[in-house]
Amino acid sequence: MSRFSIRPTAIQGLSLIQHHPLGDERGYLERLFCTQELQAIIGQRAILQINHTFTAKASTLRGLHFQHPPHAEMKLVSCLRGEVFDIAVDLRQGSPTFLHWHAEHLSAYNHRTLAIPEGFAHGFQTLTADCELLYLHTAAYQPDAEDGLNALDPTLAIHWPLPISERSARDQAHAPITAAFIGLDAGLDAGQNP
Ligand SMILES: Cc1cn([C@H]2C[C@H](O)[C@@H](COP(=O)(O)OP(=O)(O)O[C@H]3O[C@@H](C)C(=O)[C@@H](O)[C@H]3O)O2)c(=O)[nH]c1=O
Repeated sequence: MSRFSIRPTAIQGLSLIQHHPLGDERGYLERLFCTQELQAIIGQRAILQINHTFTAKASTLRGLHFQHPPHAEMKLVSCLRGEVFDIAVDLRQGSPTFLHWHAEHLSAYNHRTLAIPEGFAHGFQTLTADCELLYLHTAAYQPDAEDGLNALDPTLAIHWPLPISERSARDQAHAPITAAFIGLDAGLDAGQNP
């Protein structure tokens, strides 16, 4: 039996993974990642880093973050505790959905993972207190390649579900997108690490 269903979104290359935990009277076992069963999404990429974040307060916003090529990465984002409004913004040069965004509710109960390919920015707002996110990354963290968009940028016009409480100084400092921004040369077919 497949432990996953893969659901495409309206943005090409951006997918939602629905996990199918195996439950019994004790609780459940959930496969969080599987190279073989997620082949259609992962391709030849490898998971190179795993991060875990804890966010204490509801309404906190983190993002929107990405790494510039050649350090662009796929991120698989899951929520293991609490609930978040999770969002990916298409920054791929030449994409028909350039600067479009897609959001999903990820929670400890809905067993979903947003699979965000190279060339997207990612962020989230916590909808509950005490949220824990798990990130699988296909590239290592490269502080020099790291960048961000302002989550309140009027060009993106993201409908954040709650008034924003906490946000890092770095996230607040990102300048709005200008007409000069043509996007990231991350490849519409997604770069795949060997
Ligand atoms: C992402 C990252 C950060 N750090 C450091 C930098 C900093 O000192 C501290 C906290 O980093 P940040 O403030 O960037 O944490 P945060 O705002 O939670 O960053 C995260 O935001 C979400 C939206 C994402 O998509 C993630 O990939 C990541 O960028 O951790 C690492 O050492 N390794 C890493 O992989």
